Amino acid sequence: MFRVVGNTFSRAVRSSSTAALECKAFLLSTPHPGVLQVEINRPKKGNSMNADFWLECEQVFNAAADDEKVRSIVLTASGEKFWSAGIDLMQLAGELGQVMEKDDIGHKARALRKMILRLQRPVNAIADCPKPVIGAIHGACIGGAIDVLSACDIRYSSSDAWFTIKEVDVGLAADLGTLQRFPKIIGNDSMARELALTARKFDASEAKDIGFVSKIYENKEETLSAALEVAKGIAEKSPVAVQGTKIVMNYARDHSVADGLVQIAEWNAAQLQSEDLMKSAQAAMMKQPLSDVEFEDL
Ligand SMILES: CC/C=C\C=C\CC(=O)SCCNC(=O)CCNC(=O)[C@H](O)C(C)(C)COP(=O)(O)OP(=O)(O)OC[C@H]1O[C@@H](n2cnc3c(N)ncnc32)[C@H](O)[C@@H]1OP(=O)(O)O
Repeated sequence: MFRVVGNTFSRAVRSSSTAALECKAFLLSTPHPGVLQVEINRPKKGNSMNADFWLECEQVFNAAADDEKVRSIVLTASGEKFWSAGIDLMQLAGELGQVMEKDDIGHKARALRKMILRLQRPVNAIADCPKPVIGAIHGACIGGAIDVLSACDIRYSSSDAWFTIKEVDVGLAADLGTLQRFPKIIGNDSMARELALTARKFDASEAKDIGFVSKIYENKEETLSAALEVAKGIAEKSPVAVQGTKIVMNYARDHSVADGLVQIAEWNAAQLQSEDLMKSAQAAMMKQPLSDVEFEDL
């Protein structure tokens, strides 16, 4: 299903069901009904992000968006040492080398622009997926890992995790979302600039202090287990309410309060007509857990 053309980060094809996906860079599983576990699976290469990673990441999250059986997602990584060491530097060098072989500067610039926008798409697919994505973090999170984690809705971390916005050290300004999303997540411009301009390492405890992660657990296993438990709880709630909440919060982040209030009024003018509202309200009145309520897939 996935075809890498040459050694380049090639174009993704859209799929509508996660069950049909066969990945090289990820392991996919369903640990609880409605919960999709997506595990980055290149531990021998530091879970670095190669062509398969980018291609399949976009496909997996687009498929999850369309797959009505998926209600929440946990993004984790194989091995103990790395969550991800960022972009695969060998593959990046190969692709940049191909671009630089072009004679004309205008053509080089257009090819680079195309490549950057293509690599942004998988990260945007995580942020734009209406199903909530929980990053379960351990070990090293370098460069592209921060781009990807900044696109998640919730981040939980193991105490051994460490982070670096590494791009300035490899000679570039980060271009896959960190500089746009990370400052908004932590809400501290001075700290965001310090971390991006110096590439200094920060640990799990500092990541929690600045608000990049919301909880710290003792080890990888406990972090994943907590992330899966939260994902399970979310999967038991009304998909209309959950997905609407993510869509509305994404919109609010990018617009004024006034615009956001208009958008939620328009959104809920339609969505409040869902039978999910009556079912959820009735369960609350009857003191029934939402796990006992059957909501239509979305
Ligand atoms: C258009 C978009 C352009 C760019 C976007 C960039 C975003 C970024 O991600 S910038 C950051 C890139 N990443 C790095 O700079 C990290 C590079 N890696 C390291 O510095 C080290 O590996 C380490 C993370 C400090 C860990 O060192 P150590 O514990 O000694 O392990 P290693 O033996 O070095 O690594 C194990 C294994 O993984 C391979 N590997 C690690 N990182 C990468 C990588 N980024 N790309 C490709 N391969 C990587 C490493 O080569 C080892 O493989 P072997 O086969 O065993 O040699």
